[in-house]
This record gives sequence, structure tokens and C-alpha cells, in this order.
Amino acid sequence: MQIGFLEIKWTDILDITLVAFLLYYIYKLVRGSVASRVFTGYLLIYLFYLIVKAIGLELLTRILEYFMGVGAIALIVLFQQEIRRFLLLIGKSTTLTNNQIFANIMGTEVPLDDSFPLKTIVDSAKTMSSEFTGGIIVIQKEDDLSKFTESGDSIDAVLSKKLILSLFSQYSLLNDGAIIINNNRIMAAHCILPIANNDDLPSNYGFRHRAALGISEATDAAAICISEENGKISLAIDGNIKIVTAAELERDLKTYFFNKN
Ligand SMILES: Nc1ncnc2c1ncn2[C@@H]1O[C@H](COP(=O)(O)OP(=O)(O)OP(=O)(O)O)[C@@H](O)[C@H]1O
Repeated sequence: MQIGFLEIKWTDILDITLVAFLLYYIYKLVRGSVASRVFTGYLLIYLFYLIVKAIGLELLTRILEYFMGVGAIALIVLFQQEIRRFLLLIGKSTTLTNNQIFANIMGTEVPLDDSFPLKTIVDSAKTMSSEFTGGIIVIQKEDDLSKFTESGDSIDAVLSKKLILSLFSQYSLLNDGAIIINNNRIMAAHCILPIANNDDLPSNYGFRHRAALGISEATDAAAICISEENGKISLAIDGNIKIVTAAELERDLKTYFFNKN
């Protein structure tokens, strides 16, 4: 195709479309975080570099080239959370990773099956909500959470509503922090989670909600957060947190863990 003096091949159109998609996904991943400003800054320097190169300012081009080379390593360090989420997104969208044999080879956890006590968890969250008992319930999916379970007290007991409520009761010594569930077992309580650094969160979201969001950003686990202040239930998945009713909680967890509506 010829537009004026420009000759455009179909590969150029494909190239531009793919770059546009890539930039859009990077933007979506870093939106609202500190990394987004770094990303914009780096992009502006890159544009400046292209202009300088086109004009033919050799010394400045060399300096910028060197700066961006070193900057690339700095970007990997700064963007490690975002890069992780991006790769997780790609990994999750391939059917290969849902395959049992692949999961065994990779040593990843086997996805939850239908015996998983989802109703018990939802019921517990509902009771905690009605009693204004604060807490975070993390449900492991495929990612290894041992780093976080080790930060708390090991429980490794069969999950039950009584146990969840006892752990979060105001008289419990373990009611601070999060409990971590893997399949039908409570692995640990009193666990410390990473705090989300998202600037876009409403100001009424304190550390409990930020911790629930943080674990959903860092891993593929789902985190249920019950507010001590207003009894509301929030669900954090894939770096997004929203307030849900008990029915919505059950529906969203079913969809997320079993692809069921
Ligand atoms: N890094 C963390 N990991 C796990 N739990 C945490 C972490 N930081 C704080 N918490 C929990 O959050 C509680 C403090 O909640 P805070 O009031 O700051 O948050 P909030 O989001 O406003 O929740 P609420 O609506 O229940 O008041 C702490 O007592 C602790 O149990």
C-alpha cells in the first residue's frame, strides 16, 4: 500500500498493532502504581532519544543509549511485580497450564476440585461480616504461598467454620493478619501479607484491605477481606478489589477457581 511517499507493508500494520497491544497491556498493568510514572518517564526519554538520533547528535545519542541500557536493568528491578503479573496473565490464559500433567511436571499445586469447602468459607465470611469481625482469608490457587504461610503460625488443620471463627475471634491470639487456606486445610494463621502500593485506592481502605489487594497482586491467590469497621466483605483477585455480597462472593470464587457460574 502506498500513502503519499510512504510505502506500507502488511507486516508494518501487524507490527504497529502488536506494539499498540503491548503498550496498552503494560499501561493496564502499571496504571495507578508508582511504576506508571517510571514507565512514562522512560517512554519520554526513549522518544527524546529517537529525535536526537534522527537529527544526528552523536554524542548525546551515545549517552542516551548508555543510559537506557543501564535503565533497562533498573526497569526489571522496579517493575518486577508488574512483569510477574504480566507473565502470570499470559501463563493463566494458556490451556497448557491448566493441564494436570503440566502442573505435575512444573510442580505447581493441583487446581482445587469440587470437594473444596467453598460454601464453608463463604458462610464464615458472612458470619464474620454480620458480627463485624475483621479478617483476611487467603485462598491458594496454583502459586506457592509458603513465603507467606511461614510468616504466620502453622495450623495445618481441616477447614471448618468453627475454626475460622475461632481464629478471628477477638479472644484469639492469632486474630491479627491473614489465614491461608489450601484446598480443604487451613495452613496458617496470623500471616503477614504484602501491602499494595496502589495510589488509586479509596482513602477508607486501610492496611487490611491493602494487604488483601497486595497478595492478589503478587500471586494468583484470592483474598477475602472482612472489614471490622463496617462489616463489608471485599474480594481481591488479580490485583483488583471490590465490595461484594455473600452471594456475589460465592459466585465470583466459583468462577475464579472452577470456571463455573
Ligand atoms: N501486612 C499485613 N498482612 C496481613 N494483615 C494485615 C497487614 N497489615 C495490617 N493487617 C491487618 O489489618 C488490621 C488493621 O486494619 P486497618 O484498620 O488498618 O485496615 P482497614 O482496611 O481499614 O480494615 P477495617 O475496615 O477492618 O478497619 C491489623 O490489625 C491486621 O490484622
